[in-house]
Amino acid sequence: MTSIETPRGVAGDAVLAAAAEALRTHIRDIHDFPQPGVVFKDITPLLATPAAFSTVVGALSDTAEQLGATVVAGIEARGFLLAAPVADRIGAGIVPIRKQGKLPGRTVAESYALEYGTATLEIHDDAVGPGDRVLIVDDVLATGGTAAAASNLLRHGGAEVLGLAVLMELTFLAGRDRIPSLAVTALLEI
Ligand SMILES: O=P(O)(O)OC[C@H]1O[C@H](OP(=O)(O)OP(=O)(O)O)[C@H](O)[C@@H]1O
Ligand SMILES: Nc1ncnc2[nH]cnc12
Repeated sequence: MTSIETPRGVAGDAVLAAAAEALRTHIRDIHDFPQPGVVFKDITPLLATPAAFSTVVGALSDTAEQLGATVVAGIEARGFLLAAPVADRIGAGIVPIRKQGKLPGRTVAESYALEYGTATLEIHDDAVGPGDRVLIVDDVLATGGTAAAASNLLRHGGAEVLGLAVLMELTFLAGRDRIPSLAVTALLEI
């Protein structure tokens, strides 16, 4: 399998530059959270700043629109905050990919490891189907475990997974290597 190289994403250069600047200014580092040695990238200042949030949602939406997404999949919890406004802007549906035990209907599940632990994601077994063109949206790409599990769940349902769009990619964790079949758009590489 070959890696798909889309390091700067598919939105326009000016939009991407503005989004990267908004992220540099409004993401803060919290050291040793949730465990010693982890530098946690906290997006709450971005969420609390309307112009900056609008800029990054615009960049993600341009990416989703240019890829022709009909569905935006958001990963609990922080991915929900981004997937919903993106889907609304481009007129797409939203599919929530949730942590274990939260969805009420019949689900398909996949467990995975992340930078600071393990988790299980679930999707309703009828959430997507053939003909759905899905962009996965999240805040951070770290080890890639979350994105790999999400794309496996969506593909299991028969959807076409167009790629992953994130605010930040922690490049030192080499998450892209874990998801070679996914085109990745990262608004900021750290
Ligand atoms: O690339 P990975 O190593 O898999 O890590 C990335 C994931 O980790 C964080 O979620 P977390 O599970 O902490 O959940 P939260 O959004 O509920 O805080 C982040 O929002 C991504 O979903
Ligand atoms: N360092 C980090 N900061 C925020 N979210 C993350 N998810 C995985 N690693 C993370």
